[in-house]
Amino acid sequence: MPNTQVTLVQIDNYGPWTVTPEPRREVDLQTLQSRLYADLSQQFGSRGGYVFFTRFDNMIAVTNGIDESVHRQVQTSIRNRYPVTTSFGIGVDPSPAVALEAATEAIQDAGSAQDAERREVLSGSILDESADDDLTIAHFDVNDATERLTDRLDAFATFAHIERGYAELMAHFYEAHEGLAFFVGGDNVIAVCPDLDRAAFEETIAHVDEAAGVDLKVGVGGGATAESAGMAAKHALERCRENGHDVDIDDSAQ
Ligand SMILES: Nc1nc2c(ncn2[C@@H]2O[C@H](COP(=O)(O)OP(=O)(O)OP(=O)(O)O)[C@@H](O)[C@H]2O)c(=O)[nH]1
Repeated sequence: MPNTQVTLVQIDNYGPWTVTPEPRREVDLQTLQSRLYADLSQQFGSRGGYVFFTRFDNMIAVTNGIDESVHRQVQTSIRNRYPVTTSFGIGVDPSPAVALEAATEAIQDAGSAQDAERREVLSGSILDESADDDLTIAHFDVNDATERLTDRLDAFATFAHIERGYAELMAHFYEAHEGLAFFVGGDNVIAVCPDLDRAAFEETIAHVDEAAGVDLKVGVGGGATAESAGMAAKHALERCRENGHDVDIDDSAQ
């Protein structure tokens, strides 16, 4: 039975900071945001977590197996090295969408993202125990993106096509299946899933093809951490490539 632990990361009072005492150079903001993302990815990643950059000022992490003291250490490390601080809200639920709602409420209850007094919130609930079937991760990939898109269309047309597919996938997977899907680069989307059967993945792929004309395949894996479920999903995706299947569900996710 899936049980996803989601951490919402929010940069404290970031909006006002970007324009105080006057608007800061965009290039500096872009550098800060991408370095902060890389840093969080490394810190949570070294403990089996995945971080998705989403809007950069808000990031969403899958943190099964990572306890409160590690979250606090990460906050301290960021405070010591960056001109900004971060708040973390943590939620747990079989449905990733509901876990994220709980994580969001934990932060929102402590004050606004633009409240100068609200700093380094660490609030919400942590999974008591981990089990191998806690997490299901799906790794979606566009079929033959290199041959059909990258090597044929200009880079912007390819980007727009991939983004259209991603937008459809993200919205549909959330609304129809309570899963959270994130673009991770190239033609890849990684999704955190509730308990779904094969038909749900087939239906999702058919929907994105119909709505955006983007042809996907997906590998699905399970595990106690994002790292282990995500790696099983990557192997399942490789089997799709070998066998020509659209959906491969690893035994770890059954
Ligand atoms: N983040 C991430 N990006 C990947 C991964 N695998 C491939 N990519 C990216 O996706 C791009 C396309 O690679 P593939 O998906 O292997 O190529 P393809 O042409 O779509 O071929 P098939 O997937 O075999 O249909 C690469 O240039 C990378 O940018 C992955 O596991 N994670």
